[in-house]
Amino acid sequence: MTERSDSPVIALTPGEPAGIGPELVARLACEPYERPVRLVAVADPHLMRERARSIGLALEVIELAADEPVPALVSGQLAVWPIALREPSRAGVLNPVNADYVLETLRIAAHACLSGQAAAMVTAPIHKGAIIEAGHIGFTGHTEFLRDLCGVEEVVMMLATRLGESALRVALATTHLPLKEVSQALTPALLEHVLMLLDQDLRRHFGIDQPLVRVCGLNPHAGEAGHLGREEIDVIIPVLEKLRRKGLAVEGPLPADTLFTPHHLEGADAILAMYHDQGLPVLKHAGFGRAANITLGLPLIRTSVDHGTALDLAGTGQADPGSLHVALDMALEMVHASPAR
Ligand SMILES: NC(=O)C1=CN([C@@H]2O[C@H](COP(=O)(O)OP(=O)(O)OC[C@H]3O[C@@H](n4cnc5c(N)ncnc54)[C@H](O)[C@@H]3O)[C@@H](O)[C@H]2O)C=CC1
Ligand SMILES: NCC(=O)COP(=O)(O)O
Repeated sequence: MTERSDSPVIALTPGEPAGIGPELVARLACEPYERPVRLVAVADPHLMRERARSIGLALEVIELAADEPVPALVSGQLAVWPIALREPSRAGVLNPVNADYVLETLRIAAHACLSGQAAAMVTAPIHKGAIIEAGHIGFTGHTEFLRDLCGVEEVVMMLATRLGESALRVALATTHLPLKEVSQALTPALLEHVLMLLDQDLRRHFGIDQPLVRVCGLNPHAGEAGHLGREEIDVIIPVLEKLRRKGLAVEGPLPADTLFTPHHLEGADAILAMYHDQGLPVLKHAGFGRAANITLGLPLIRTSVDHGTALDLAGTGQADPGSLHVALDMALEMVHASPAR
């Protein structure tokens, strides 16, 4: 890890304590990383030491006071803003009692970004089910949690990976909701908002001057002229026409089954999928373990891994840290591309 006292501070949240997040964060701190950065994990220091030890890492955890500057450290050291687990955690065994700990780490990291103490936050996976079982009914993920914490109306989930020489970016019009609710959720207002945010943040955080976004239809063959569904005619086409009049480069709706072929991807800065499992299987097929999840529309920079808590691998040392590296790379690129606040 290359750290300099003037390098950006990145707040890391290890996520679900029973999952692979804590050990991946420990590995990140111990593996060589060339870009200048100062990492600080928002976590239980005992958990971080114990998970590092369990996978054979000699990690030195340095506990910081809340107002103490994040120091420049070397490989094998990790600065931590300490938060206590509610109960000790065993790798692979969920305990909903620790859900409030998980949410507290997210709040602290987000507030550090909002106050300028950190330049960005990078999140390891949380377990949505455990958080809901703890009583946070309706909890659907970091994306919506950070939307509410930051008081913004809408955010956009986008995952990105490398595809040969170019980037494959897949954004979602809807995120974590049952499939049968997707059609109703896809209102003209939502779609317009999502496309405006996507356009805005591709410019703001990725330095793309005139982003070209290709938009999937919802139905097979993009509705087959209304014979296989009307959402294209009633919602998607009118919104795209309106946005083109405003100067946005948006194309579609295109049949989703062929939109992800090389010919159709060429030249597109992002693809907008209508729902989670229309876009993400393609992205993960192309780059699982080498992709990052980015929340657009927030007043802070947040990236995350492309995978979940992998309870089956927790504590084994076999989880692939690749996506966490990509999420960190992506956060730093966004910090450098973004206008100073
Ligand atoms: N950013 C986040 O907070 C995310 C959280 N989740 C949550 O994770 C929980 C479990 O979700 P699942 O659908 O089971 O997905 P999962 O990604 O945890 O596991 C799916 C499969 O991929 C493997 N896998 C996952 N990460 C891996 C890694 N780094 N290296 C090697 N293999 C890996 C697992 O062993 C498993 O076989 C759910 O509660 C879900 O909501 C899922 C995706 C993202
Ligand atoms: N499939 C992506 C995912 O579940 C991540 O959600 P979030 O916790 O980043 O909102």
